[in-house]
Amino acid sequence: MKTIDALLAEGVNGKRVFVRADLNVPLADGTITDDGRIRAVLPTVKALAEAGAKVVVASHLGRPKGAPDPAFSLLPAAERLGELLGAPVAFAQDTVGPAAHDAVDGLEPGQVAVIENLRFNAGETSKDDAERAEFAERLAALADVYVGDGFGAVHRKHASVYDLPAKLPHYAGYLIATEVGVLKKLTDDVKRPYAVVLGGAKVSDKLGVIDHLLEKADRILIGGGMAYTFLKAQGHEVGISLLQEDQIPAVKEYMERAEAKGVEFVLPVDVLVSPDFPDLKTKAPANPTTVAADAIPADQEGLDIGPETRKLYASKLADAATVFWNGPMGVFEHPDYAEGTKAVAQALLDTSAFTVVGGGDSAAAVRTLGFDENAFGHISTGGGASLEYLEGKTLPGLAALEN
Ligand SMILES: Nc1ncnc2c1ncn2[C@@H]1O[C@H](COP(=O)(O)OP(=O)(O)O)[C@@H](O)[C@H]1O
Ligand SMILES: O=C(OP(=O)(O)O)[C@H](O)COP(=O)(O)O
Repeated sequence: MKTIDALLAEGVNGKRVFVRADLNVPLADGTITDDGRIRAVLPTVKALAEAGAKVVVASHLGRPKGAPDPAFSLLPAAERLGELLGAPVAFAQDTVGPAAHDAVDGLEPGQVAVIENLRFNAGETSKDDAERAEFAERLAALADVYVGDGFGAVHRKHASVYDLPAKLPHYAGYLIATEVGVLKKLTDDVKRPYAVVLGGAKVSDKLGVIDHLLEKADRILIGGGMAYTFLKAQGHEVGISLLQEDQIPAVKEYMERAEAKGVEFVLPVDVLVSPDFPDLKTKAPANPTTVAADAIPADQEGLDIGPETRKLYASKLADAATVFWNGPMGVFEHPDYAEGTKAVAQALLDTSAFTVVGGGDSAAAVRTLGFDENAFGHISTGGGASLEYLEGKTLPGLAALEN
């Protein structure tokens, strides 16, 4: 994989360089609540700008449905990028249309433009190779060189991640190089006991990784929205909690295999429930109830792990030598459901283990809940991406940079 250092050595002065970043930052009411993913791509953007490139930054944000949707505009991220760079950043209100071309044509060497959310175009995420290729062709018209630095999205076979690099000279940015360097340590020679904590809300995306973890990890702790599919598979009712019904047979099989292999599966013993999802805007008190994990009322939803589970999980992490954690333990964005995530973060800090926290929201949680990000071994900008990397899967966005 050629890195940006090779590109800088070749010279980029006056060249249009397309940087595929992951600026998929958490927003509340249009305001960025954690800018970690923007800061993570700064070294690449700065180095290119300082070398005189015309830098075109592109990213997705959220999951719009292949058409423009103001709720998912990248404008707030572009503005924050400008603040962090200390220089104005042009923003194009479309992705491959006249506004994008005007913005790029207007760049002087050393200047930066951000184009609108890539997922406003159906071609970006299409499963149809020709449709993706066509969109990639239109993106290619905006640049002379491609730099892949959106680590959080390298597991997606999307036009800007997979198809575009094949059309331009391509290089890996600093973030991708760093992420791969650290995660490699967890695939080569992992120190044991190796504990993995999984939570979050992208349950269908992430359940599959357990298949692989059963071969690797000594202990798997399940929390967040993922826990309820496990509890249901154990025969408990989960009320209106997040549930991946079609995965129940697979989850049962995981639990059986874990037992046979001596891998410890740790599930919540108590949870915080409420009939209502909390108001993340007003943060009005949610008044949750603590119930045993096998006694979730039919009309209620599990929104965090409970106090006994917090203690249990801390004890299961205390003697670990390696911990990988992806996915918050609850709806940490609301203070009434943040204690589970806080307890796991604290448990990681209390061990002498090598700790890796992965995922946009997990990383944001650690920072917004007041933990020092430098106290963890590594904070990865990718959740799904780091999990799939650890699985040993070929990641489309990395393969494209290697070819
Ligand atoms: N029990 C739960 N029910 C619903 N959502 C949850 C629950 N626990 C955690 N979440 C949500 O999961 C989201 C993060 O999930 P995910 O995107 O999978 O993590 P990451 O970005 O770290 O990979 C957070 O917004 C959080 O509110
Ligand atoms: O937030 C992301 O992934 P993550 O939640 O697994 O860290 C990435 O930006 C990828 O987004 P996607 O899962 O909508 O493709």
